[in-house]
Order: sequence, then structure tokens, then C-alpha cells
Amino acid sequence: MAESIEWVEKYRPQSLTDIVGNKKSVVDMREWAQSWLSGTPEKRAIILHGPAGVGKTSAAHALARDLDWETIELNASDQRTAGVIERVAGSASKMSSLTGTTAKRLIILDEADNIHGNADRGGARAIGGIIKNTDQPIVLIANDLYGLTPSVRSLCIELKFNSVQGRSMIPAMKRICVEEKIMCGVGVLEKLAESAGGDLRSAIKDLQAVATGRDEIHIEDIATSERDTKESIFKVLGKIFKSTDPKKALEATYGLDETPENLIHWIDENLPLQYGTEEGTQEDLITGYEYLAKADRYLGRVRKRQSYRLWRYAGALMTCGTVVSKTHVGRGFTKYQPPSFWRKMGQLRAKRDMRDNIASKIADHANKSMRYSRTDLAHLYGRMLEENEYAADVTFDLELSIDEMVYLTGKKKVTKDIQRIHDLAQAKRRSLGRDEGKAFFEKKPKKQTPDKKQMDLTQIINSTPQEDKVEKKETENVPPVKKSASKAKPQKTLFDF
Ligand SMILES: Nc1ncnc2c1ncn2[C@@H]1O[C@H](COP(=O)(O)OP(=O)(O)OP(=O)(O)O)[C@@H](O)[C@H]1O
Repeated sequence: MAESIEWVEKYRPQSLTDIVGNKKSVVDMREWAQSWLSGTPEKRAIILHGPAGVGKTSAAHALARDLDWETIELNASDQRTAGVIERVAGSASKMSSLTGTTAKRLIILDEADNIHGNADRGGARAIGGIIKNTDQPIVLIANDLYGLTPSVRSLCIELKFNSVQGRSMIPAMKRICVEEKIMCGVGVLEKLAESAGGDLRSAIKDLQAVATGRDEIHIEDIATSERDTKESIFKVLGKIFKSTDPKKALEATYGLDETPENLIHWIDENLPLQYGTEEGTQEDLITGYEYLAKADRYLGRVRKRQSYRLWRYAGALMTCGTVVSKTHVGRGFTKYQPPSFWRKMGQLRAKRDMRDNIASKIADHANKSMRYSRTDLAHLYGRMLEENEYAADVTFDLELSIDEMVYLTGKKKVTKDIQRIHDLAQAKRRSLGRDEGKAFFEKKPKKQTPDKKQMDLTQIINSTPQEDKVEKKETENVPPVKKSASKAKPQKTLFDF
């Protein structure tokens, strides 16, 4: 019978030999680690990148375990400002290991592509500095390779972890079933592997979910449990909106895999769809929202005091409150919607990520701070993309994707001009025999005399309004560049939202 400990943790690979799939990257990891045993390798860090749940974090820890290395991990939940990264990883990268001078200490930076959020505080920049000087091996883990700054990438060996193939997942799941004494019917593991879409963590989680409370699993169990999870929230909403019994509605939420924080968004989104469509139900709608407001106050207290016991009051207010606020029960069919709030948050997050990505590229290109690049330089680069003379070079130098070009120019969609410029940059990349990821790093070193076009670009950048004092300090060591006579007027930047 299944127990409550998470199988993904219980069966986390202990050695690199336990990692399923991605053999080439695993071999390369091992070789890189070996090179540390005979001195300091040219590339002191590796980036393990690829989709979620394919074994990147496990591989990093397994490598350390295989070699008897200590690990120091900084993950996304830690405050990863430049100061913290330097303090934790920086000092670790210099200190001799606690267990003796020869053993290494593996520094693992999880979700390294998410350090952009902290980029203004120099997180990404600090990593570059640490990698250059470290005498301890560093592993960066990222879902999106391009979420790392080009300068950091140029210092690392990039190792891709691909989705795990279904047929490779099956033996791993079989081993778990044997350990857990679960009998599996024909096609069960194949079906779980297939629906996991290459994410072995999901497959194992699904296996545990379906095996909970069973000694045997059959293919019908999977079909039912799939339907259960998909239907549950809609079923519960039906009970809340259609039933007149508050107790039943509340009980229905107990089996739901949603927190009250999420449930309130579902009710909020669908309350007007349900009560607003019926004649004379406006009062119901108002009373319903009054209950939701009360529930929300409790959720606020939970957040503030971290007192999760209050969830039960919030849950009761939002479900029972919605039930008792209706004066008559609607009969018709209502198509419930997922909360639009989530969609908007997702869009906003994507927009912010893109903004930070672009700002990071500009910061590297212009050798300026992230903040200055975002607030003052971005619109200039956007304008350069509209100047035939510079557009293709800027696109090439910054490795801009077509979406980033659309964003930077403030256009709503890909125009013919954007497409043409993007194609020109690609052609230049091909003619120089560079793949996309390498173009930027192979630029001329900064001290060389810039060519005419580079001079022009730098002049335009330096003709922007003065940076504030902090920014100036950061760029004190940058060689002075002649100011252009025509000063660009300050204007609202594309990034001001
Ligand atoms: N290739 C694999 N070999 C063996 N087990 C794996 C593999 N991939 C995932 N798993 C299982 O899934 C769990 C999660 O894997 P892991 O945290 O290493 O994934 P990840 O690629 O780092 O994901 P994320 O990007 O979300 O952090 C592991 O504890 C293990 O049980």
C-alpha cells in the first residue's frame, strides 16, 4: 500500500548511474568533474538546462555524491542578491573544503535563469565574477538557457537535458512499483509515461497519486483518476453555485486539490457568470461578493500571520457564503471559467521576463547597469532598430529574437521591416559561421579601437541623459567615449509600466 512520503524524493537518483536518459550530458558532467581533480579547468562552471522534471538537480547532487564532494545550494527561494551570492557562493568558491583541502565543494545555483528578477541588484553580474575566480566547481541549473546573460553563458559549458523518453521512464517506474509492492496491469506504466510528456517527475507523481490506497493498478484507474482531477473543480463550483445546502458545498471542497487562495479566484470569476445571468439576481451577486470580501480578509490574515488555521474560516465564508446568498437556484448550464486573474498575471510575468532579458543584453552590450539599460537605453536601442544603418547590427550583436524586436520597437506584431532585419542578422550570423548562442561572446575585446559603426552606436548611447550618481559610480572604469553633438531627448521608455 502506498505511504505518504513523496516518491520523487524517496527515489531521487543517488548516483549519476541512476539518472535515466541524457547519457551524453551525464558523461560530459563526469568528464568536467574529473578535470577539476587534476587542476582548474578552463570552464569552471557548467549549465544544466532543459525542461522541468528531467533530472537536472538530481544529476548535480548525484555527481557530488559520486565524488564525495560537499554541496552548497542556493535556490530560488533564497534571496539571491549580489551580496548574498557573493557571500555564500563567493566565499565557498574560495575556501578550502571543510573535509580537507583536496575534496571539492560543489556550488549549485538552482533556477539560475530566474536571477534576472534580482538583476538590478547585480545578481547575474555577481555570478559572472564568481565563476571567473572560483576554485570550486559550480553548476548552474536553468530551464531556459537564454534566461542567463550571454556573459555568464560564455564562461560555462552548456549541457542540455532533454525530455525523458517514455520507454526510458518505464523501467524507472517499474523499480518503484517493485519496491512499493504495487501490481501494475497491462499498459498502466506506458499510459502514465505517455501522459507525462517527458517529465519523469510528473510521471512518478501521477504513479503515486493513482497508487495511493491501492495494491494493484489497472488502466481504468488511470482514466478515472485523470477525469477526477480534471472535473473536480468544476464539480465543486457546481455544488457551490447550484446547491442550497452550505454544509454539502463546504464538504465538497475538502477533496479538492486547491487552496482557499485559489478557490476564491475561481468563485470570484464565476459568481457573475452564475448569479448575474438570472433575472432579479443582482442582490444575490452583491451578497455573494460581500461574503467573498470577508473571506478575503481572512486570507489576508493568513498571509500576514502565516496562520493557516484561519484558512478554514476563509473556506467556509467563501463557499457557505456563496450558497446562502442565492435567493433562488438557477437551472441552466453555466460554463465555468478559470480565473482570468491568473492569465493576466502570466502575461505580466512573461512581459517582465522579456523586459529583463532585453535589458540584460543591452547592459552587456553597452557595459552599463541593468537599471540604466532598462530605463534609459532600451528606447534608444528600439529606435536603432528602426534605423536601417544600425538595425541588423544591433539585432545581431544583441542576439535579439523576433519577439524581442517587436517588444523593443513597441510594435504590436511582427512587421515586414522587423522580419527583414531579423533575416539580415541571421544571414550575418550564418556568414560568420556562428551559431546563435555564440555570436555575442566572440565580439572584439573592449580595448580594441571600435570600428566606425560601433563608435556611432556608442556615441548614441552616451548621448542619453546623465545617469544618476549610483549608476555613474558603477561605470567609473568604463573608458570615456566622445559625446555626440545631437543629444537624444529624454522620452517615456517602452519599459515604463
Ligand atoms: N532523468 C531522471 N532519472 C531519474 N529520476 C528522475 C529523472 N528526472 C526526474 N527524476 C525524478 O524526478 C524528481 C525531480 O527531478 P529533478 O528535480 O532532478 O528535476 P529537474 O530537471 O531539476 O526539474 P526542475 O527544472 O523542475 O528543477 C527526482 O527526484 C526523480 O525522482
